Amino acid sequence: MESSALKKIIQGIPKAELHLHIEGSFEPELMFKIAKRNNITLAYDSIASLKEAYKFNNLQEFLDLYYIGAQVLIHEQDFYDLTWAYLTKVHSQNVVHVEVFFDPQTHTDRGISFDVVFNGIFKALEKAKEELNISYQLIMSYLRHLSEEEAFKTLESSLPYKQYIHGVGLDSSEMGNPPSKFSKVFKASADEGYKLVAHAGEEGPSTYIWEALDLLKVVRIDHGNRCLDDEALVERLLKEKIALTLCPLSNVALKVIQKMEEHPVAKMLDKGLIATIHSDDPAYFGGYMNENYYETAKALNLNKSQLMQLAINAFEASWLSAARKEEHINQVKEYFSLLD
Ligand SMILES: Nc1ncnc2[nH]cnc12
Ligand SMILES: [Zn+2]
Repeated sequence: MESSALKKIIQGIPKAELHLHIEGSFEPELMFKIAKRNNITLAYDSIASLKEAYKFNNLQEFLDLYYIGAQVLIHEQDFYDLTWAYLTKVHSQNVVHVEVFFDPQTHTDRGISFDVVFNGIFKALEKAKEELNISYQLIMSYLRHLSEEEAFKTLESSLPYKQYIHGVGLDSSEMGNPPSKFSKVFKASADEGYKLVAHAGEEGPSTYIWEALDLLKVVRIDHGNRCLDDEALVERLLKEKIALTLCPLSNVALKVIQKMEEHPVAKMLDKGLIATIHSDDPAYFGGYMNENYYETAKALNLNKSQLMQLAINAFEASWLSAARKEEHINQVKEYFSLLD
């Protein structure tokens, strides 16, 4: 398919984003603006030199910069501006539902209170619901390089807001921090009514995906690229209809795969897995939802029916009500039926 035709099709698809770290949507321009008003001097003297640093060999190299960038966020207004910038951007890409991660510990560990972080993000999400017609769910992620005890403290801090936080996740440095390290806090989170997801099998092995399912009891796997290494695991994911929230541009940027042509998403769709596409940390990895769809479709030569399946899968895997899922899935089907 010709590039401009493909881009036009992707733009028009009603989309759901289920794997997005709000701190990873912090564009350098906004980072400099907020740093200035908070009297913080960044280690980079220009937006261009900061962007120049966005070259990573692995997840950890990215995380080191991501945590430094997040230090600029101090006030509720900063978290609000960050979230609003993301929401207006994805609105322009016809994203109609988002499930957004935030990392409380990245902020509380440097003295920012949970309520400052939560309120800024929450107010922007509510405004987007009203004004942009974007529905949302909010997911609090535990940082896996920290201890389970610290995750318990975060769970405790979240309780006054639990009616507004829909799920918990697990992110940060995967290797050496297996899901099993967080079994108890995930159980406690489920007892509080949170839905459960976890990053697994991004850099880590397929055994981490098994652990996320068996020990954490997650309902979705974030990334899960490595599942194809293990046939029994694929069977399990199929049987239990566990979706994988894949992030192709992230995978290339972090060298989880060497080039987009090697991305497993097409093979996953062939096997009937609920594979979905998202942006992860769009400000760092070169694109939001449309760019992820486009680069993947181009490299793997995806056809219209595969694109439609990806969009449907995301609504299917979302935490929307059954009625809202059906509504969006019908919109996707109708959109594709009208394409020539
Ligand atoms: N891709 C990713 N993997 C693990 N932790 C993250 N935090 C932000 N982005 C992440
Ligand atoms: Zn992620």
